[in-house]
Amino acid sequence: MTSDDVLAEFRSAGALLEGHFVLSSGLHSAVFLQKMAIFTDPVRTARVCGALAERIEARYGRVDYVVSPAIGGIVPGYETARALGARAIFVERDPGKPFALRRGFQIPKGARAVMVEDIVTTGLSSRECLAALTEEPGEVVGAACLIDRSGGKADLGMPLVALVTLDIPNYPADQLPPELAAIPAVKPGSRALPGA
Ligand SMILES: O=P(O)(O)OC[C@H]1O[C@H](OP(=O)(O)OP(=O)(O)O)[C@H](O)[C@@H]1O
Ligand SMILES: O=C(O)c1cc(=O)[nH]c(=O)[nH]1
Ligand SMILES: [Mg+2]
Repeated sequence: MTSDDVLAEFRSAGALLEGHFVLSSGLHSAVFLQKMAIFTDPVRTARVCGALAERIEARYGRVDYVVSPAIGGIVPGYETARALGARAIFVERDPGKPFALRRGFQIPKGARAVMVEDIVTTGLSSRECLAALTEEPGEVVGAACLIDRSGGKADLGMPLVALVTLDIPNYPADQLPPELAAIPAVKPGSRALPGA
């Protein structure tokens, strides 16, 4: 699957949104990839995650566990794990910590794990996910995502395999271009806004 094929999936699913969005990082953008428009279609999800699994296998070799950050990462993590023949677990928000493994999830000794994100913008959520895994007995060998919208600039502190790399502008709240400032902002994701 080429980048154009993957973007065609996002377009035909209605997952490429234009407007004024507040992202997980608090940055603002005129573009939002509403991945849930993909993930509500299991056949489409299997296509894109199957393509991601091929890239993961080519780069990291054997994978026993896929670990994803909730909520957006759960469905693609599960579907990518299916294509890899791996287990799927996830980290989720936990009082006092950005993310934690709960529900008895663990990466056992000797297991090779890959972190699978849906979208990478600043890499903050991915880094928080990886930070929650440092005490696990098994090894996190790399990271992967469907779309890296940082243009390859996000630094996760480990290799990142992206099915598509885009460079989409983001703006701090006090540096909005006038056309963006003119539109009311919406915040689609699950991370709480500061002070909320
Ligand atoms: O690289 P970053 O700057 O962290 O941005 C990307 C993150 O933002 C979204 O999650 P969000 O926190 O909005 O919640 P969701 O997973 O529930 O969609 C997305 O699923 C990534 O996890
Ligand atoms: O940075 C984000 O929060 C983000 C961007 C995007 O395009 N899609 C998404 O689900 N989250
Ligand atoms: Mg997320």
